[in-house]
Amino acid sequence: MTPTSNATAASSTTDTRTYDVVVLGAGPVGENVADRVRAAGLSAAIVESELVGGECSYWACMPSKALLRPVVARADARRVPGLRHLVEGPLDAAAVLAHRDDYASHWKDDGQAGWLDSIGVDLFRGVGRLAGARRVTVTAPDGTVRELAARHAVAVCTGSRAVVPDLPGAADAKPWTSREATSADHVPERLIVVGGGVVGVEMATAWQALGSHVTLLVRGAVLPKMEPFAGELVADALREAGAEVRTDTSVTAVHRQNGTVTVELDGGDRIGADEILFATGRAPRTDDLGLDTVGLEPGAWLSVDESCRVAGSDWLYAVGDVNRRALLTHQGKYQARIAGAAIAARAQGVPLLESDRWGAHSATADHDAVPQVVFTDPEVASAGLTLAAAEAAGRRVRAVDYDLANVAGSGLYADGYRGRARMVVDLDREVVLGVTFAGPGVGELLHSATVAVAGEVPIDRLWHAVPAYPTISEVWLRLLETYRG
Ligand SMILES: Cc1cc2nc3c(=O)[nH]c(=O)nc-3n(C[C@H](O)[C@H](O)[C@H](O)COP(=O)(O)OP(=O)(O)OC[C@H]3O[C@@H](n4cnc5c(N)ncnc54)[C@H](O)[C@@H]3O)c2cc1C
Ligand SMILES: NC(=O)c1ccc[n+]([C@@H]2O[C@H](COP(=O)([O-])OP(=O)(O)OC[C@H]3O[C@@H](n4cnc5c(N)ncnc54)[C@H](O)[C@@H]3O)[C@@H](O)[C@H]2O)c1
Repeated sequence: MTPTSNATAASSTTDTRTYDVVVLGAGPVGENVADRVRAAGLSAAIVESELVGGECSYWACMPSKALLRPVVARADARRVPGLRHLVEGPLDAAAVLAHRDDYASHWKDDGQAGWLDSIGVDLFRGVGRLAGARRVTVTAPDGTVRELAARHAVAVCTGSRAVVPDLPGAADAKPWTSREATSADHVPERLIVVGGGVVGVEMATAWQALGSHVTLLVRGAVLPKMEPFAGELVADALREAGAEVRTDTSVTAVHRQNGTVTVELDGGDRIGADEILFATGRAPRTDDLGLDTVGLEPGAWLSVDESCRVAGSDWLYAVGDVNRRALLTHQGKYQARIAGAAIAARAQGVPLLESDRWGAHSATADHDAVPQVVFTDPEVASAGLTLAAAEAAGRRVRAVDYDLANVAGSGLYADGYRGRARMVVDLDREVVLGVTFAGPGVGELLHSATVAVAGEVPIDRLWHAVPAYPTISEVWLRLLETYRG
């Protein structure tokens, strides 16, 4: 795109280099903010303290899905007549780990750094910190410090890190977090996983299939933010795969001695293992970011408006995990597209932003239409609100459930198919507020639900969206028939 009159090349005055936009953190979200503002003709610098590509590329989405894909493919093959006998043996763990290493680019970022270069974004390696309004310092690995200035915006895209709970002995037990769980080079004989959120169930699924004996310890229910049947189906499948799943169980202490880690549970039991993974949530990477220099609290999540601009500021944006709106790569990249457009519009002096619901400068989907796939066996795929979330928001709703085993396409997909679907309908507007599918192969079905929810497609019109026979997506017809009675 041709640079606009606002576009200014980086100036190399004394020590400070000035750009239109400075981005802190080159994870998937920072990369996309930089891409969007460059495409709008603004100059951009990006600061990265570890690897360009962020958590997602090296210790989260990519390596975890590379570990899980063979697990799910084997499970699917085992449910198909004529094929089952060919996949009865164990997974080749070494081959799966090698495949994972390829997908994590062997923890090297040349490819992604090259891409930044190709779109004209200057990369500064080092720790970025705010140093007052529109100013950033970068401390390079060799200790040298340089200053960057931003004419229009600084976007904080520094992401999140795993939290290890403050339990007696936990820190000294050398626990795994999501980083080790996605990058380990060996299969522990016994693995304890603490936490029944998405990281907990995905990593329990992967390591159990790779040969560990997994014990999953969950203080409440499995996948508590999703429809209850999703966690029940995933927990049942983990148990069938040989894992031990204990719900309503809390860890009270952890010890490591002679290579064995032991947890004490609230009921008095003790369990031993070779490794322990804490999959117990995330904290924002804002503790050492100079937030105090701009009147914000170090270590806090950054609250933003619908354009991802930090409350009370006209130049500071926080995009992706760090604003806590939806800790998902695709949602952070969506925010980056919205924030990038808003930064560019404001830089160009556009008098009025499209900040209405679903407007070009409003990340509305963060509230109403977030899609997520949990890549377990069975998969869980959800978009929009659960029944509980819709009721908590005061909506007048009806949940419609359907047994996925009764859909012709499901039976063809897998012998003995087990799964369930729920559609949450807004009774006042007759639109779909949320959909959850749990079952083999449902991940690729999800975008149909996302389109229905984000598009607020009336139920009467969905009736005319005919699903192909015989696919699993015929569940849409069954849900609509059940709703209409
Ligand atoms: C195990 C696991 C699996 C996941 N799987 C999925 C999935 O399948 N699908 C999905 O959508 N989401 C998934 N997620 C969530 C996803 O990883 C995050 O939502 C996503 O990485 C957030 O992107 P981000 O750019 O905001 O932050 P990050 O990816 O964390 O990137 C932030 C970057 O900022 C850098 N940085 C931090 N502080 C500074 C500083 N002071 N100066 C310079 N640089 C700094 C970091 O080094 C990092 O590179 C998963 C998460 C985990 C833990
Ligand atoms: N496929 C995907 O989309 C995918 C995969 C992995 C992670 N993610 C995202 O990454 C983020 C982080 O995932 P996560 O699973 O770490 O966090 P989470 O918040 O989803 O789950 C953490 C779980 O740990 C529990 N917990 C917290 N403290 C505990 C303690 N002391 N003892 C026992 N349990 C405790 C919580 O109750 C919660 O259920 C999530 O927002 C998730 O959406 C997405």
